[in-house]
Amino acid sequence: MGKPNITFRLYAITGENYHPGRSMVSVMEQAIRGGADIIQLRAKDTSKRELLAQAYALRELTRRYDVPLLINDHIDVALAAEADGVHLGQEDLPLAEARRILGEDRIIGISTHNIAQALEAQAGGADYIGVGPVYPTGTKPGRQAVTTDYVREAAAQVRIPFVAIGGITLDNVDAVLEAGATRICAVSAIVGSDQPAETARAFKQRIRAYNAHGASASSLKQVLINGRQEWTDAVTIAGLVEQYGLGAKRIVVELNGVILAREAWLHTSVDEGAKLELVHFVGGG
Ligand SMILES: Cc1ncc(COP(=O)(O)OP(=O)(O)O)c(N)n1
Ligand SMILES: Cc1nc(C(=O)O)sc1CCOP(=O)(O)O
Ligand SMILES: [Mg+2]
Repeated sequence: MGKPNITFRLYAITGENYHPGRSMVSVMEQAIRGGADIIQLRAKDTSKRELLAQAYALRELTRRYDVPLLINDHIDVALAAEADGVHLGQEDLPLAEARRILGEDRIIGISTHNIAQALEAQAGGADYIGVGPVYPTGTKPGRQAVTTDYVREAAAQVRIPFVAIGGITLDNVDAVLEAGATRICAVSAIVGSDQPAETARAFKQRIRAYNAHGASASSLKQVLINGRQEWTDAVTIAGLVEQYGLGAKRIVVELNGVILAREAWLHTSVDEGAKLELVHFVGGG
């Protein structure tokens, strides 16, 4: 099977209380369409039966969009629903036990609230860690904020992917990115938004702007890649293929409906609104 790709940037977590009258699947679909590239099912007051039903529904959705699905807290539900992994906190099942049950092919994320916990999770083989709560948040009331100081520490010392979480909104995300986060996670700001896709898109744009090392937001272009809206600062098709880690792979690039010869990638610009299909051939032959 092999571990799913976890090169995520925007992590959206479910929070049904934040969108009364709208279905979880439709809200999460909008988040994905806006650019959320990993999803977590988190429902603290739901029966296990109901959680499993939700996991099946999100499993179908995330497979359709080729986005990893993680289950908060419940390893058994993750296994039953064939999710890509779990997220565990400091009071959940320990990482070593979880790894023994889940094996190497599933993702395990661990919440951390200080650098000692972060380094312990890293040494224990976590695939990523959560760093938070950066700001006070109604989603986890009563938890003391770790502030952007801990984000700065994590950026300096942690060598596995870390995602900043907790009270992050479009109004404060720049400070979190400035502190060194390259991945952002949100519940209320995305699923509580009237327009989850637009909000996710705006988060993704800010993340990409900071990740592009010196690229200003104005150098970003919005393009459609395999049916998904993405932001890129790539100048050429060759650069864009590299950005997606596909440079060495056997792929075909279709640009605005026309197949582009590999020799032309270096000389073809990526323009705002470009429609791309990146088709990756798997297997030998
Ligand atoms: C990405 C991410 N980070 C942190 C958490 C919090 O996990 P935990 O501390 O176990 O708290 P609960 O979510 O279980 O209330 C998370 N779920 N996801
Ligand atoms: C679930 C969770 N875990 C946190 C941690 O720091 O471990 S903060 C948090 C809540 C995130 O929700 P919102 O984006 O609505 O603040
Ligand atoms: Mg937990």
